[in-house]
Amino acid sequence: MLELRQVSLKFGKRSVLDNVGFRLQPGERVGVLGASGAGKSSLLKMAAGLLPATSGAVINSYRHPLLVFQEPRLLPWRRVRENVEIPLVAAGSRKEQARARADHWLGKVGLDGYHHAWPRELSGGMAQRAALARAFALQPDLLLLDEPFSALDPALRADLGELCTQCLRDTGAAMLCISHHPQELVNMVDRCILISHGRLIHFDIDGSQEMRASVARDLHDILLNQDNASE
Ligand SMILES: Nc1ncnc2c1ncn2[C@@H]1O[C@H](COP(=O)(O)OP(=O)(O)OP(=O)(O)O)[C@@H](O)[C@H]1O
Repeated sequence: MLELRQVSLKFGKRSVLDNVGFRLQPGERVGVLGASGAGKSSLLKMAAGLLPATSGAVINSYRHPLLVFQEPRLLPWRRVRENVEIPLVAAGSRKEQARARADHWLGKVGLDGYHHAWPRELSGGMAQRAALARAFALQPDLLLLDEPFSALDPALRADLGELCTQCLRDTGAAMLCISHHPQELVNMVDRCILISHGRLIHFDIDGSQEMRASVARDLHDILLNQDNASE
């Protein structure tokens, strides 16, 4: 479990998080929203153990947290399969085991037939699929996604969101995902948190389509007003 207890985060005089509490249970999927500069990436970095809180406690019992970024960050000089294999070998897997796991995950994300392709030969959506295969092959118990599909068009974002949710269900990993797109995010998660003026506002989602649509509308309106107010 990940737990933030009375956590505050400051950069100099700038207060980003103000005495917030939060829990992420095993297998839970939580969306993170907020205006630009609200503190979303900072929250993810704290969850990854990359950023200490200024005060309060961050208790993290996940053993394999993994960050996935907006850009796929594939090695351009390595073929797609090697991009998935190399981190596995680096993490201690034997070569044959790494190859088998890479092939399994490339198949899962719909990249059968692209094992020998170079990253430059993939579309943006395919490259992000390869990045997901690389991430899931590493067997994270906590996946931290920082706007992973933002560079893609809406249809691809929805496709990849669905694929990612399916992989999370299959593996049982928990997820914290930042997005600027409430509609797609609510379809991927069990609940959302909105960071606003240093506080966390919690939005539960009971799973029904109506509830998801209504939470997405509320979040969309709040974010729009916050963006307008900061202009
Ligand atoms: N290392 C740092 N040093 C100083 N200030 C920082 C640092 N990291 C983040 N900040 C500041 O903290 C605030 C929150 O940043 P953060 O990147 O977490 O926001 P965000 O919600 O992810 O924004 P965006 O949606 O624009 O990516 C911003 O005002 C940012 O300038």
